Amino acid sequence: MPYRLYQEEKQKAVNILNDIKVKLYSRGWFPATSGNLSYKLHDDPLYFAITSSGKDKGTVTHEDVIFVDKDAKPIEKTRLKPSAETKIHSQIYQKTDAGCVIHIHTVNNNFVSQVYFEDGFVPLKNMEMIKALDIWKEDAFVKIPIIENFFDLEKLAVEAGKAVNPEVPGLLIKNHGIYAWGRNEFEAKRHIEAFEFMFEYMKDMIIFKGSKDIF
Ligand SMILES: CSC[C@@H](O)[C@@H](O)C(=O)COP(=O)(O)O
Ligand SMILES: [Zn+2]
Repeated sequence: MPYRLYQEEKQKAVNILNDIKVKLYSRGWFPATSGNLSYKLHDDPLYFAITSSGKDKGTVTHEDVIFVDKDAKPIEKTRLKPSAETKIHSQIYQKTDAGCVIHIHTVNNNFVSQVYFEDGFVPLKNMEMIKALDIWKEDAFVKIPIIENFFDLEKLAVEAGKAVNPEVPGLLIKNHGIYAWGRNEFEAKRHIEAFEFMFEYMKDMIIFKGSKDIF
């Protein structure tokens, strides 16, 4: 029997997504309608709220959020389209304990995804900010996987699902952007802010030293 979404929980998800969207837009993290974000409502079967496709993330309207199932199908009648990358969100929910997923395109995440693509991951070490990823280990060494940016979004979602590491709350797509997640909206926002801080620092140091081998 299909799970029924109550108006109250739907509104909560809409409020959460709009709140993060506006905060991150003000940092310049959703340029030119890029990026998308989602919030999980139910696990089995999987239902989540996700931003609709192609919308300006700097404005809040009643058309911003759609409710979908694990196959990216809207679970209610709507003339709107869910994000073109909805299946990537679905893969992340299925492979991790994520409750909220955020995807952004920035110059910094594009830069590191290109510079480290051949290595297959961006190496994070010797940075205090790693603790903001909930990784509290002496000499922590975190590898954020990087995948190719396949034009075919079905393939991109499958490859994203294969590359996701439940121990590391982020996945980079080369010359495209990052997906970051957390068990709730607070964690997801903290994780993406931590990644972007470290990417900016790494980019500046790589340019300053003229080599990526400093990390
Ligand atoms: C406008 S460029 C970005 C898109 O191609 C895509 O990568 C993206 O992040 C937004 O897609 P959307 O379908 O609006 O969720
Ligand atoms: Zn994107």
